[in-house]
Amino acid sequence: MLRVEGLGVRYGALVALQDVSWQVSAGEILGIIGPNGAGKSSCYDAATHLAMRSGRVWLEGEEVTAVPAHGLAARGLKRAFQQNAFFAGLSVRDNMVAVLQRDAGSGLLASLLAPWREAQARAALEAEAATLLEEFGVPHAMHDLRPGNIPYGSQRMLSIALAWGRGARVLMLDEPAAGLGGADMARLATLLRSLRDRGAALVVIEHHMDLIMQLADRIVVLEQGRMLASGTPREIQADARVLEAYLGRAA
Ligand SMILES: Nc1ncnc2c1ncn2[C@@H]1O[C@H](COP(=O)(O)OP(=O)(O)OP(=O)(O)O)[C@@H](O)[C@H]1O
Repeated sequence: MLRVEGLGVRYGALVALQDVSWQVSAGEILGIIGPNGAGKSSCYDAATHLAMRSGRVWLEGEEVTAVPAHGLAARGLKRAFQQNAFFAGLSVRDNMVAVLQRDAGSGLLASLLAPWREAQARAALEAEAATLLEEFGVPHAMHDLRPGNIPYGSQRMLSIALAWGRGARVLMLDEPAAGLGGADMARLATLLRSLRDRGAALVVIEHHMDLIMQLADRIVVLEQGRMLASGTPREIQADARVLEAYLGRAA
């Protein structure tokens, strides 16, 4: 589904990422782990073309190395950021409506130009937004509130719903469990599994080892910008280099 080969990122003289290759298939969760500064976010930026990088990228078998970030999103490579990014002045529902409107493209915009259709189109979008929000674990009672006024766990779910929009082929999440307590983390795990089971490919950067070991089908370990190991969670947990370089240090 998504394949990266030989990715490299430099910030001036600093080599943040060097010769990193991995792939993720439909219906699979790939975890990316590594100590602070290992290059995980740089790897995301490189894959989604938000950074100047070397290497090559394929999406659904087609080379997309030269496609800009917004073009990749239009092809279904979506990402949610470490920090929640909302339109703070809009309600939760209107944040979702804005994303659905963007994903609907020109067909819907054209229909909005016909005033007699506008109210109808708006009502349909609001209904779609409400259904999606519920599916992503943001209950109806929160839809009229501003994102900043809903609980943090729900904000994280909202940010995933907004990244997903009308659907993603590949969804990349940067530390989705950051700051979450146990119950919210369990809800997150259930949501991510359900997206995988719908056939999406997920790439998840995560510091919570328990969560990523449970959730991921395969894991890539980065250290100092390089790939230290890759394999199933079981293989990674048994890998002496990983234990020494990362898990051992974190324990
Ligand atoms: N915009 C930037 N300018 C200069 N250096 C950067 C920039 N972004 C990241 N770096 C450096 O690149 C290296 C890799 O950083 P990156 O954020 O990719 O690591 P990370 O594994 O995501 O870290 P963390 O777990 O702390 O988020 C680090 O040494 C970091 O200081």
